[in-house]
Amino acid sequence: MTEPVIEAEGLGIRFSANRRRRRGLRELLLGAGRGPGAEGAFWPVRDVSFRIRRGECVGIVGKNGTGKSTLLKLIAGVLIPDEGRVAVRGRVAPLLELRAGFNGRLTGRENIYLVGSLHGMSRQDIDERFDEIVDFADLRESYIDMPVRHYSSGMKVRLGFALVAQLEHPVLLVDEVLAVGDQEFREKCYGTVERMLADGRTMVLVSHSEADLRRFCTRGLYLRDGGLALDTGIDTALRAYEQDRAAEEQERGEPSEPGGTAAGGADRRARRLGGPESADAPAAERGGDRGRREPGDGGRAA
Ligand SMILES: Nc1ncnc2c1ncn2[C@@H]1O[C@H](COP(=O)(O)OP(=O)(O)OP(=O)(O)O)[C@@H](O)[C@H]1O
Repeated sequence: MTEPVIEAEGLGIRFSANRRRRRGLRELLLGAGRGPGAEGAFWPVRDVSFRIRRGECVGIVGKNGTGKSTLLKLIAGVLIPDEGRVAVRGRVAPLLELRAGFNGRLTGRENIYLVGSLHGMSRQDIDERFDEIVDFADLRESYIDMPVRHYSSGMKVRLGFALVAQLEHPVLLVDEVLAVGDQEFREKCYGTVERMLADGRTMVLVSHSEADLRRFCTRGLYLRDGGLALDTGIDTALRAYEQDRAAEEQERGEPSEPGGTAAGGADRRARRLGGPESADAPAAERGGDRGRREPGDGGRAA
């Protein structure tokens, strides 16, 4: 068996719910309030283990606030785990917060060179791809030498995506960015992701769009209450999530919204899930036309 490209073992991170609370001198000197449970500490992700092989596309599913983005940031190395470990073999192209890397005082052109070099592109690489980046981002020529602070948020996201689309990194971490822009731009993004997957790259996708998850992923990690409830085919993961959501709504006496949510999107209300521990469908279920890849550890009830 080939070595996994991404491997997480007992992964966990602890956040403080009251991170803005200022501690008094006595607390600081005595260290009071530190340690587990201090200042409302909680574990959005804990004891999560999985392996992802080259060429797999894995979706992370779960209601709002279950740690999907946190898990992606742990894989990206943006967050450091408090427990366990995560290893990624190969360079990572993070499509997390596409606007975040830009400096508002620099022009679009300067930002392309700055952010491109931060992603490891050489000046020559960027020179060669500059026009393609600007074309992809659909930026009018007059804007490219204007400070990015004058760009709309859509323009910044388009420029961010256009830049990342040029990276040849083998691992893609995608958080919601496929939902940006108008229909035409989204189609370009889909085309780019499909091309990257066809190249044999590995992708982990967090999305509130069930359609996007089904379109790209063969495998789903279902996060529930900060832990990995299921590691299975994407359809089974989505169905398990849906069942839990429906069971919870029934418990609360609310009408169920069939197909209304995907991965937490329409689930903004903080609700406690209480559903089956495993899905009823075949473990390594494949979705319709997505016959490209085999789920890695597909079917394992975590
Ligand atoms: N830096 C932070 N410090 C403290 N708490 C945080 C931090 N980042 C996220 N959280 C909290 O951790 C939990 C998990 O957040 P995360 O963004 O990973 O969830 P999510 O599943 O991606 O949610 P959504 O579907 O709404 O995007 C949430 O309760 C969130 O409020």
